[in-house]
Amino acid sequence: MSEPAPAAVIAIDGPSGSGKGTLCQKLAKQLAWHLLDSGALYRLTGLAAHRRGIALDNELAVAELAANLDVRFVPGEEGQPTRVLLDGDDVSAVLRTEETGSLASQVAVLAEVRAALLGRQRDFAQAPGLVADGRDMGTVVFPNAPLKIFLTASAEARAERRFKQLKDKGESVTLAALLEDIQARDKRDSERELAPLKPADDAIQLDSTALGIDEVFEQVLALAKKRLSL
Ligand SMILES: Nc1ncnc2c1ncn2[C@@H]1O[C@H](COP(=O)(O)OP(=O)(O)OP(=O)(O)O)[C@@H](O)[C@H]1O
Ligand SMILES: Nc1ccn([C@H]2C[C@H](O)[C@@H](COP(=O)(O)O)O2)c(=O)n1
Repeated sequence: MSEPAPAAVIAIDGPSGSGKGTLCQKLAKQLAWHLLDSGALYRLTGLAAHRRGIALDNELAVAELAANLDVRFVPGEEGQPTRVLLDGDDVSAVLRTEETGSLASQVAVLAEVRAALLGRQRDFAQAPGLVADGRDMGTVVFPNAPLKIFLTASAEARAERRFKQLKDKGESVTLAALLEDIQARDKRDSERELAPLKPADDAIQLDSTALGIDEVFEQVLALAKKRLSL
């Protein structure tokens, strides 16, 4: 019997706040494809290590955690987002904080952790297709993806987006602190030795600084239709 054709993958990479998550959700919904939020796996790993008091540079212990994460994604009630349970605890809100993003970015430098999460990410590539959101989707996890987008925006625009997002949630934050966090995370993510944040050679780069969410979505959807003959 012949092997089933591999599922098509649209790989979307870029720095924090560039709009990857928003774009990927819209694309996956529009195409009725699967969605991989790879950052959530790194966030869960960082959070699990922090909660268990495991040092973030204890590579073997953190990798062991990553390989055995007890995670459940529970579909939300009508109109509500999916809930994420870690060791049975609802971590949906804490998972999205800047603090957890920073924990994720610290464990993401560890080779054994990246190796532990690789297969889990690739398993998401199922028919009819996958929209994959991350930092190394096009370079490492899905190097054969037929469409790769590297989405960027200036650090200032990304900090302002995050500021608005957190203010809307009632969190007290300052724009200056967010800009500092974003710049620190950009530096760690792009300067690390393994799977650094960088565009794949065959990625299309899209700067969303002056584009609205809908404009970004329409441009990428048009590229997907053309490139994947959808
Ligand atoms: N083009 C855009 N114009 C204005 N706001 C945007 C745009 N794209 C995304 N946003 C808003 O910016 C915020 C961050 O977007 P999003 O979470 O999609 O970024 P991200 O790249 O996935 O970040 P992270 O990697 O940290 O998860 C959200 O509030 C989103 O609504
Ligand atoms: N493919 C990925 C996805 C995420 N990371 C790391 C680096 C990020 O700073 C952190 C959180 O990601 P986010 O949820 O903000 O997209 O996780 C990575 O190294 N590789």
